[in-house]
Formats: sequence, structure tokens, C-alpha cells
Amino acid sequence: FVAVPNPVYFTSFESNLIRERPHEWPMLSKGVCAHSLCITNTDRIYAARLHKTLGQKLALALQGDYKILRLFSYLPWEMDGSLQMGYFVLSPQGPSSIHARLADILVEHQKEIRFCSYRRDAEEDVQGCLWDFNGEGKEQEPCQLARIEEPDPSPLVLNIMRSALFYKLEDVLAVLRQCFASDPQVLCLQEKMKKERKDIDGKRNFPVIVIEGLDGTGKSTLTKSLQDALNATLLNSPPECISPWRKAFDDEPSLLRRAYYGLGNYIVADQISEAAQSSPVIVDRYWHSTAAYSIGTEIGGGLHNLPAHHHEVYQWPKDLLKPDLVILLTVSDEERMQRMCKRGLAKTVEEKELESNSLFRQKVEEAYKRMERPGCVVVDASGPKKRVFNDVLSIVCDHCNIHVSNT
Ligand SMILES: Nc1ncnc2c1ncn2[C@@H]1O[C@H](COP(=O)(O)OP(=O)(O)O)[C@@H](O)[C@H]1O
Ligand SMILES: Nc1ccn([C@H]2C[C@H](O)[C@@H](COP(=O)(O)OP(=O)(O)O)O2)c(=O)n1
Repeated sequence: FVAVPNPVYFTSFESNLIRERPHEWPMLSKGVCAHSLCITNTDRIYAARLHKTLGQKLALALQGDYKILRLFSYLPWEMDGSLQMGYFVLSPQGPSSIHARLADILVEHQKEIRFCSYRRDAEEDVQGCLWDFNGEGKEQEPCQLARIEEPDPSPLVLNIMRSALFYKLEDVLAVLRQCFASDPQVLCLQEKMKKERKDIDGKRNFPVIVIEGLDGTGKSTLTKSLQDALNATLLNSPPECISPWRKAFDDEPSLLRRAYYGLGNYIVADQISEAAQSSPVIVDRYWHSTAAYSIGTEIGGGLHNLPAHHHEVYQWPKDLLKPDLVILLTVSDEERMQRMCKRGLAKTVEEKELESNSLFRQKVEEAYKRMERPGCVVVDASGPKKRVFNDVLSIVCDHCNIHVSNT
């Protein structure tokens, strides 16, 4: 399928899967031809990294009118074991120069990429052709393609559950172990995590309050004021102890990036557990950030493509300490941009994407709102700092049964 503007599903299988055959191919209008490059290597970390580099190489090789879209390939009867990532390239000028432009990439990766071409025949049907790279690349027998309806579960959602979000510490550690098998610092941290995990359901003396929201919604400002007002401990996820690795992980594919943020959440959970014995705890970002950004990034197209309310992607990991209250700050796009411009700090790639893509922003915010157990209490944070602070403080006091003298 193609993730922009909305997923499109198609198959070459002549089977009862093809209940309906919509013939519109919105992206293959007259004269346009398409090619797909699908990564066949089954090592998921290797494949994730290759997918990222391949995207960069394609962007360099195909400047101009070409459109590069995300693609997944799968066997319908065995989606979980067969999901492969790749790209779908649209060439408005027809196939003429694309083969020359892609030649180096295809030769270099011929053993780990499946390359197909697509075009309309005289009857306006779409034909797909697998390319053979034994010796010189050439097209094999074409086969007719048919569009099908979205499968349930969608491969996008399956991809989130398999490789973009981690619902268990063990899964986070498995990815990090595979990537950093020889890095003593990472190995040492992993051992520590396994041995020293606190009891997540243990009794806490003080409440734990998480503040969530997009960048620039006022989290840092608010968490500092709450810290003072409640005499609380302030924690951040990802925590300071792993922040030196953040830049490197932000440049990695989402599989690794989310493993990093996942690890951060588990480390912060231990810090929360300890701190909540002696003071209230305020946390600036936690699991909901990891999940909402991941869902917003991985789900293509519009808001309606998000998994339905109550879907398992919105559930809290069973082995991660739960906060008592999660506040989600929301402000309009315009106000948020103004605040971020004034602040002028370095941004993560995702935050840059958020800035340029309002749909992405809406998806992240909607995913935040769909999180469950605990869900978010949404607070309109577009007013002045003092008002936002008072609104949140009164929610915190009500919810956590705290009394503050100067409210
Ligand atoms: N309620 C508010 N009204 C106006 N400006 C605000 C408000 N809250 C925060 N700011 C300003 O907006 C910028 C971003 O706020 P910050 O707390 O750093 O957001 P975040 O931590 O969510 O990224 C800062 O310059 C901050 O001073
Ligand atoms: N617990 C966390 C914290 C942040 N993230 C990710 C989500 C986004 O890509 C970035 C946002 O972090 P950033 O430092 O820009 O946010 P703030 O400036 O603190 O608001 O980090 C996460 O996945 N999990």
C-alpha cells in the first residue's frame, strides 16, 4: 500500500480475497509509471536500517518530479511473519530515466531488494512485473493487479506492534542487545535494569503526575511551577543518564529510536518509584509520548486511519509503573509555533516533521487522547502561564487529594 495521501492496497493473487475490484489507481494517472523496492532481508534491525538508508539514497537519486512513498508487502494469510518494508516510486515522466538513476542502488542491494515495475495496459488495467537481476536486470512475465480493501488488522498497525512500540522491557532490551552487543556501557545498563527493577505495584507514599503534550505546549514551564508549588521531585523521560545517546538514536530508524525511548521510560519508572516514597513526583513526558509519537509517525494518511478507540496500541505496558494522573496540554498550532520560535531550541527530526506537517500533529494529539488506563486529562494550555498553572494545580489537588496553601 501507499501511505500518502491514504493507504492503497493491491494484490496480484487471483483469489476470493478480491471481493471488489475498484479500478481507480489514484496515483497511477495517465503517463505515470511506478516501481517498488521491497526489502527482503529478514533480520529486522538490519532491514530497518537498510530501509532508512534506502530512503535517503532514493531521495538523492530521484530528485525532481519523482514521488517516493512508503510501502509494505505481506502475504495475507500470514501477515505477521511476512511483513516487509520498502518504497513505491511514482515517475510522472514514465519509466525512461528511472532505471539508469536506480542502477547503482539496485546492483548494490540486488540480493536484499525485490524490484517491481507497474504500468497501465491498453485496457487501463494495471500490470505488475517482477524484475530479475541475474546478470542484467530484466522484467519477468507481467501479472494483472487488483486493488483490495484494507485488511484487518492493517499492516500499519501490525508494524507498530512489531517494530515501532515496545510493550515489555524484555522486548526493548532484546533490540538493544542485538544492536549494541559489543558496547560495554549498554550491556552494563541492561544488566542493571534486569537486576534492579523496583516493584512496579509497590505502595507509594506520594502521587505521581505526568505532564504530556506536543513540543512547545508549555510542559517544562508548567512542570517547574508544579515542582515548586508541590515541593515535588521533577523527572524527565528520557532521563539524564542516557541523554548523551539521544542524538545518535534520533538518527536511527523507529525500531531503535523507540527502543531508546522505551528504555528511558523504564529507567524513569525506577526513579519515580524511589522518589514517590518521599515527595510528590512530576514527570515531563513518559510512556504516552513514546506511544503517541510512534503511532502518529507510522500511520499514514488522515486521522481516520488511526486504530479505533480502545485498540491495543493505546494500552499501557503491563510491566511499566503507572502514574496517578496524566495531564495533556493542548494549544493551537499557531500559538505553539510562536512559542517554539521564541524559544529557538534544537529540535528532533520528528519535531521538525511536526512543525511542517499539521496532519501529523493532529494524529499525535489524537493518539494522546485515545490512550487508556491511564487516559489523559486534557487541559487547554493556550492561556497565560499563571492561568494554565492554576487550572492544572486544581486538577492535581482534586485528583490526588492534596492541599496547597497558596492556590
Ligand atoms: N501559557 C503560556 N503562554 C505563553 N507562553 C508560554 C506559556 N507556557 C510556556 N510558554 C513559553 O513557550 C515556550 C515553550 O514552552 P516550554 O515550557 O519549553 O514547552 P515544552 O516543554 O512543552 O516544549 C517557552 O518559551 C515558554 O516560556
Ligand atoms: N518518553 C518519551 C519522550 C520523548 N519521546 C520522543 C517523542 C518526540 O520524537 C521527541 C520529543 O522530545 P522533545 O525533547 O522534542 O520534547 P520537549 O522539547 O521536551 O517537549 O521525543 C518519546 O518517544 N518518549
